[in-house]
Amino acid sequence: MEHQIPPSPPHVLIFPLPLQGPIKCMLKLAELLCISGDIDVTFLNTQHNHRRLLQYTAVESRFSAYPQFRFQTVSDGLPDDHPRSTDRLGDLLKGLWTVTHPNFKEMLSSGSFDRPVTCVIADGALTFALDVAEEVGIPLIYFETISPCGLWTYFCVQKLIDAGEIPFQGDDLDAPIQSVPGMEDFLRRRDLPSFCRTTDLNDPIIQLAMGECRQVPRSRGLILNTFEELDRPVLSHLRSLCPNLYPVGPLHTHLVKKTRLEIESTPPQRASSDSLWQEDKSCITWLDKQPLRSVIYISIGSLAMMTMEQLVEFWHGLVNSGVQFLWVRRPNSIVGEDLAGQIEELLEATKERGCLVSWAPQEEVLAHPAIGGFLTHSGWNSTLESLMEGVPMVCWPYFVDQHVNSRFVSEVWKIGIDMKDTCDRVVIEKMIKDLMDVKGDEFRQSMDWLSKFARESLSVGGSSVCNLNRLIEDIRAMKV
Ligand SMILES: O=c1ccn([C@@H]2O[C@H](COP(=O)(O)OP(=O)(O)O[C@H]3O[C@H](CO)[C@@H](O)[C@H](O)[C@H]3O)[C@@H](O)[C@H]2O)c(=O)[nH]1
Repeated sequence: MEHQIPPSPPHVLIFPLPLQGPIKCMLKLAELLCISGDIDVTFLNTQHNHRRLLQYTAVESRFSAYPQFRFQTVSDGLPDDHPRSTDRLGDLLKGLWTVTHPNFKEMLSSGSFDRPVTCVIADGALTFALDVAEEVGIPLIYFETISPCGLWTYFCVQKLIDAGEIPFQGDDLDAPIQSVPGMEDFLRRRDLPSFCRTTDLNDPIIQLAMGECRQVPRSRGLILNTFEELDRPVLSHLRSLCPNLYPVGPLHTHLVKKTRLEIESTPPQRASSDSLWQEDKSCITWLDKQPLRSVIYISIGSLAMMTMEQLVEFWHGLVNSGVQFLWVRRPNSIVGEDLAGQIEELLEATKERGCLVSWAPQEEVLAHPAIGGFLTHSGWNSTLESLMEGVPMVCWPYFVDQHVNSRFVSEVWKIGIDMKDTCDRVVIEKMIKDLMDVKGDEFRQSMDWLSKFARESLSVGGSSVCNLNRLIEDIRAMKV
């Protein structure tokens, strides 16, 4: 009698851009794929980030619940003590293209994974991943963890150049933009992705964004961290170029079924932490002592930086507003240390009013009843996390998609105030007071409405769940 060899399960290789936001989203997706039961998953992290994840999170024990899951690492080409800060992002990009790219190619073509890879899910910015996957004949799906509204403006960069709208002629940043379909009524020059402010169209970041837009439509599909009801018009524009979209978000809110072992061995937790920095939980104890909606949370995410002068303006604005604050001052996030003395004086004078940490458990913070507002850099993950917890925002975007996101927050979704291109203590004071005392309720109402749609999209039969199920089915069908 002939023995049938059981078919091997589909095996997805997940390859994030080695940055906090993308890693967090893709780990969540990895977990959801593992839960589907019959898909093997390998998560390809850079060695540097993997070491940090192991150091600061319980990711290893969390994923030990899934026997079909593996971590694998690859070099990012930089020495371990390199700061990998935003002002040195060029080094990271160079390392990715000159070292990670050939290593990835070697890994995929020589079969260095313990099971054959049947599908690659890579970050949209890793443009080389599609060429490699095509060469070795493995289907690839891209995942753009930036906002869909930001991504749509990336897709329109060539159109903006052809229409003469970029590089900007003259210095009026309030001039309206006409070459981004669907955004003609509210988009100004200052709301375009930060790289559009360049006068040199050969700038590596604008070239990277344009390269991304050439590659993404050639892939098998595009995963987005949003839900249909939030981004319907933008998604319909994106579908004209990438017909196979999977809007599966907001990813951080998807329920993960816990195994019994996990439930028994860990106290109930709101969110799984996938931080690349040590979370300082003392801020939660501090928040527990503050009145309802009395605190503004300030964080500029994992990449944005500010100068000492800007920090001083923020501090004065905050203190003058009289609002209690929880401020994340991430290591390596300040440019120029010459005003350090002034900061220490300010700190001393205001320590009764605020709590300062170097990295916070952000999802837990935003869910805390004492939080009444969020002064944010408008990274896409922070925006979704704030929206889902009903926390209105003052937006101070730093770069890439954040300039578009903050415009959508204020003009389209009406859930916050856009403070881009301003860093003046008087304006900061006014915006914080407006957010906390005047407009907060109105913004919270819009957010209630949007987060209700989000929860529906994540329930049985909801759009994000259906899109996730379709993604899982498509991955199963790619089995070789
Ligand atoms: O003290 C902190 C600060 C942040 N976070 C988390 O870090 C993530 C930060 O992500 P995001 O808000 O998207 O900001 P960036 O880290 O700046 O993200 C990059 O990647 C995003 C897409 O993934 C883009 O939208 C951004 O523009 C880009 O800068 C969020 O999940 C936060 O919850 C913490 O846990 N603790």
